[in-house]
Amino acid sequence: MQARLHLPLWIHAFEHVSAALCAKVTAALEQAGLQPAPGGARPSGFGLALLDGVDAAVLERVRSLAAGASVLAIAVGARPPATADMWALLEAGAFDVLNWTDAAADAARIQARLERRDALQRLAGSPEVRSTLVGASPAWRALVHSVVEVAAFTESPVLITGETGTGKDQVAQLIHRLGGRGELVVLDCTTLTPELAGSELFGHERGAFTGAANARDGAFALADGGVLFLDEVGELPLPLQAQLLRVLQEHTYKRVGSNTWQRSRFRLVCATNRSLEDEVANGRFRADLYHRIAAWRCRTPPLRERGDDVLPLAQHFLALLAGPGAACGFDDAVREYLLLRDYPGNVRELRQTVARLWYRHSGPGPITIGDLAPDERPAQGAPACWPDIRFESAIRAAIDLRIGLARISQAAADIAIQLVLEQEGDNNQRAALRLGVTDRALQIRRKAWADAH
Ligand SMILES: Nc1ncnc2c1ncn2[C@@H]1O[C@H](COP(=O)(O)OP(=O)(O)OP(=O)(O)O)[C@@H](O)[C@H]1O
Repeated sequence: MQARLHLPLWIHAFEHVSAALCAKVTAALEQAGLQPAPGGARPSGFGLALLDGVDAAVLERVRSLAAGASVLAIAVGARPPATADMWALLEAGAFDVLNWTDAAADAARIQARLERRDALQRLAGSPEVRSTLVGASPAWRALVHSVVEVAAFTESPVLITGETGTGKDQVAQLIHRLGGRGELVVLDCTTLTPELAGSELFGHERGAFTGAANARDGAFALADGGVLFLDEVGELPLPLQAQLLRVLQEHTYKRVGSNTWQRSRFRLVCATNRSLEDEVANGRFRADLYHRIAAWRCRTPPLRERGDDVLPLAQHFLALLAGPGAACGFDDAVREYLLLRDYPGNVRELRQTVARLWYRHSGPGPITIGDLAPDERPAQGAPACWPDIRFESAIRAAIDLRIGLARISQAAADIAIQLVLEQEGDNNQRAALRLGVTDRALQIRRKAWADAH
């Protein structure tokens, strides 16, 4: 078979995997056109983890391999791993788990998985995607991956959920562009009343009602061959939900004032900041419609869950304002301000904050705190907002590394003690006072810490 895949592919064989078996797998992969090499200490690219049995050490190693690479776990033992072990491998970062049974077929399966993964990653990393959905935090990367997958590789309806200003509209537009099909027709469901909706959705014939001087196409006709984006779908009145369901099931509809069935094929993308599951439970949203529109779900995380993205997003918005080639940034104090403040309006609020800074700014050089409007400056002497977005971000990083609560609490306390002791010149009494603990309690804690290290 001709080589189709030019991936930096490595193989990591765990202890219990014999050299003979490893050679057999390698030969079969080469036969299929892949060119595997042994994995280095910190592998990147794509890798196969050959394993026979799953235990804590194997999971730990898979976790470290998957930190910098896309890892496919290949179970080469006589018996496939238990289901729980397969889930654990996914949890540890493997993107799939396959059993090695018959060389020729297995090599083809591995190749197909790697090709799909490679195509996905290329698209997710393409300039078009990166400039539309800016951000590199783990939560954001997971979303982008999911969006790219559904847009480029499926025709599935998509439901985008998330708080206001988190980028749902942005995601819908990207799904349309990556899908490469027809028009994007956007309907804001908050503006659809039962009286207006018939004409908006289905269109009407001339003279269908008073004022219908001309025939008009509705959203279903306009979206034929393209994408229909129903924004704020959670606001759709119940009678309209019933009508929409019928069109989704039959792909046919009638214009108002017409007896002729029209056909329309479109991809449906919906967005809402409501919990549609709660709406269904409360009888405000039809369960059958929910299951139709939510075949694939994406959640745009709020900015507080992606603190690492605040500065890259701010820089992105600034570059859009400053224009191509303009070198403009934020000085340290402004960066700190941007990181510490709250964003109830999420990315939209961050964008507006950057715009206000930019409009007040003049001349060359970075944006400085004087560019902040007086009513936006943090009140001096006022207690800082804590825990802030940076604290949350640090804790999230620990959680992502699967560090437990005890270690997180312990580390936070240890770091606080070290910092205060440094500031108080190692004076135990003064440090204890500042930390709100007794002198004795701090001494005991320091002794325990010294014994442990
Ligand atoms: N990841 C992102 N990268 C770049 N711009 C973003 C991103 N997320 C949001 N934005 C920008 O933030 C603003 C709000 O985004 P958008 O309108 O997509 O949010 P939304 O979730 O649809 O909000 P709403 O629910 O209020 O309609 C837009 O100006 C958009 O360009």
